[in-house]
Amino acid sequence: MPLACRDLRLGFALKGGGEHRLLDGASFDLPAGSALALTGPSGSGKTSLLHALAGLALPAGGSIRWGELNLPAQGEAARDTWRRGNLGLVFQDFFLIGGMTALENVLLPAWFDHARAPEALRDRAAALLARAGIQSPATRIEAMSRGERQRVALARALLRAPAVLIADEPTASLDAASGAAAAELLLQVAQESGATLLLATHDLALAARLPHRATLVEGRLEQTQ
Ligand SMILES: Nc1ncnc2c1ncn2[C@@H]1O[C@H](COP(=O)(O)OP(=O)(O)OP(=O)(O)O)[C@@H](O)[C@H]1O
Repeated sequence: MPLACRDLRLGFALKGGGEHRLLDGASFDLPAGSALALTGPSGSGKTSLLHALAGLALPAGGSIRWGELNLPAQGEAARDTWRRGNLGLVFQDFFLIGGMTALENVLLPAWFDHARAPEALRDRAAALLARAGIQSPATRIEAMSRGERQRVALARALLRAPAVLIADEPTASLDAASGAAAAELLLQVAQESGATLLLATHDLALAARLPHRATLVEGRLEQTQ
């Protein structure tokens, strides 16, 4: 799905009055099926921008068009529906559910729509976990390492082959080998399914692997490629 942002502004009202401006009018496009790495110093607003692109937060101004839909112009329910139908999200905190197995966590999004996940989705969940190197899908989440949990979270985001993938520092707080495995899975599956991928990262080697790159710096989004 193609992305077109026009004059996008992001900011927060400060308690004492005034505004903390993170993005002061950025316009950029990403063709369907392409991938953009977002870099920038800590606190520059990468997470805030990804939240706006996911429809989880509203920008201070400007438009975010996913295909025909201008996401910020939609009400909360419409944004939720769009997200459920089109988006896979991977956060730094994995938001996995304790007490459930790896497989159950991957199938969780499907349970919003089906009382019992269809067989095809169960097969895809198992295949994604195997591909992610998770040998025992029946293991409970709390018995898994951070690297394993991140790969479970990735498998969950990829379950329904979403048209859009948004990942916020998917390799942060993982060791080099786990980070590389998680990144590999994400990039491969995004490419196979033709998903449009936006990824925020401090890892410049990972950013360099994506065809498009942009940096958030002092309220500007500088597209470097
Ligand atoms: N709801 C909010 N209200 C006020 N300020 C906020 C809010 N959310 C984020 N901020 C501030 O906006 C700035 C940008 O935060 P954000 O998490 O988007 O940056 P980031 O580039 O993703 O940082 P990091 O690389 O450390 O994850 C920070 O200074 C943060 O404190």
